[in-house]
Amino acid sequence: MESTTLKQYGLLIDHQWVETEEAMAVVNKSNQEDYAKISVASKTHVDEAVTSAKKALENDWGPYDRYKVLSKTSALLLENKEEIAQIITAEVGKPIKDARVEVERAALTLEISAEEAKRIHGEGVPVESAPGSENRLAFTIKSPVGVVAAITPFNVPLNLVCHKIGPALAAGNSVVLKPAEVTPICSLKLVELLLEAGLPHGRLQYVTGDGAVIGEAFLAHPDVNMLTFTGSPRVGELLKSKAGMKKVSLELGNNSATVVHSDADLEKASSLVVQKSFNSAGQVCISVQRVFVHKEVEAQFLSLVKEKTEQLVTGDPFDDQTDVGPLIRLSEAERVEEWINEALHEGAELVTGGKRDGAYVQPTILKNVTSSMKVCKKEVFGPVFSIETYDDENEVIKKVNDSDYGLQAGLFTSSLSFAMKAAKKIHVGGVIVNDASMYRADHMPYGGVKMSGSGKEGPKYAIEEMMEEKIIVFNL
Ligand SMILES: NC(=O)c1ccc[n+]([C@@H]2O[C@H](COP(=O)([O-])OP(=O)(O)OC[C@H]3O[C@@H](n4cnc5c(N)ncnc54)[C@H](O)[C@@H]3O)[C@@H](O)[C@H]2O)c1
Ligand SMILES: O=C[C@H](O)CS(=O)(=O)O
Repeated sequence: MESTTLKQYGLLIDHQWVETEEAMAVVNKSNQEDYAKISVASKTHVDEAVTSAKKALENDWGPYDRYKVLSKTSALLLENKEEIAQIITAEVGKPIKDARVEVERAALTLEISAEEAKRIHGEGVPVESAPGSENRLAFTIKSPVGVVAAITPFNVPLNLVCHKIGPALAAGNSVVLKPAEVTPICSLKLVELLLEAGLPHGRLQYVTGDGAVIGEAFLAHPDVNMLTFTGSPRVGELLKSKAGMKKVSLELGNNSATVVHSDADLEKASSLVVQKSFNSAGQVCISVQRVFVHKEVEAQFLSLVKEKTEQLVTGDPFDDQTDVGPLIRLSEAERVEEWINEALHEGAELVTGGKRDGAYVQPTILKNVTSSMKVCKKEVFGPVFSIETYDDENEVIKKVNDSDYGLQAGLFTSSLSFAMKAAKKIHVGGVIVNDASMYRADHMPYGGVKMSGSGKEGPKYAIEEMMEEKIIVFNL
């Protein structure tokens, strides 16, 4: 489509949509054609947005009113599910059946946030139990941190925005949101629905454009009280290094491990590993990447995962039958292909897949890998998982922990003692027993350790991080 005929979306600054002269194209990943344009925010735009966000805090907005706006927006998301799912599929390349699920999850995340808005409270503190404090009364109160700057990734462009906006607004903050420039339109639709639901003036600002420019402006502005970032470890580490005294929450990458023990239900394990390695073409932070299989069941497990993988449908993400769509960029698909070939050159063996067609990469399984190969050591963020075998429980725990990351891990076993031993010793933010690493209920605490980040999301937990607690002591 001619760029002159493409619709250009604006920035939301001080409750006004502002179109900039400079624009960025948004590409439909299913056909690599431009399908929309977004405005490009300058530092001045960001400064204006932060000023408006801070001014909005002067107007009271109570918990029940926050509940009503978030709950109404959740309902509006579901009313517009198909339109928004189609947008997600266009801008991410995510199969339509998975995009529909994302809209449902996003609505649930906002509903959970709405409910949590009604449950924010401090606590009584028994200072009187301290000698000399017999006549004192103490309790805490919680207040919003103020202006929350939120930066989000391309792969789950609606629900992960809801995981930031929902808790931030539920806690009484104002938000300046910068979505991924390659998948911004679905979150713009969310912003429109929040305004329709009655979001007060200035409580949400929406800026699009170059991540580095906007990120720099966020960190430089004294009135940004917190930065919440979800994205690559590279950018997360950069932002944290420049954040100074600002609160920072980081949800970063992973090379998720899943263990299949000798006593595992192999039919269940093979189905879930295949489903949760190739969902979204592997572009999920907790997708299965490193599979450790006990040597006694390797042959059977390999046969099962090969068969199930070769049944997957790779193709047009708008087709209801498609399981695996394109990667976000041609360059990413080329990188994944390069890593596969590098592993094969270094001695890995191909079980299935391995080929690329444009931005599409076949679901790929490698075996006889070593932990030093990129497909094991780094975050592939593509439709590839590798299989290593192990002999005993302590060995596999050590292998799982041999990683710079620590977001989530999966473990298939029928042994309660091994499950608990591994759950305690594996150094990650979450261990999923009898499922693969890629499991998340949107109300559970979610976040990693090491290079996977710091801080927890899930509305109840994100709200805690987006508030400040103050103790008040009365000397009666
Ligand atoms: N832990 C989680 O919850 C979680 C969830 C989704 C994705 N991720 C991770 O995100 C990554 C994939 O997403 P991505 O490719 O969008 O990540 P990315 O880091 O390239 O981009 C994420 C966001 O940061 C912005 N950005 C880029 N450079 C920046 C800079 N210098 N300063 C400020 N902002 C900047 C981008 O515009 C985008 O909005 C993977 O590593 C994945 O594991 C983690
Ligand atoms: O990509 C990582 C996401 O956090 C996984 S989920 O979509 O939130 O389950």
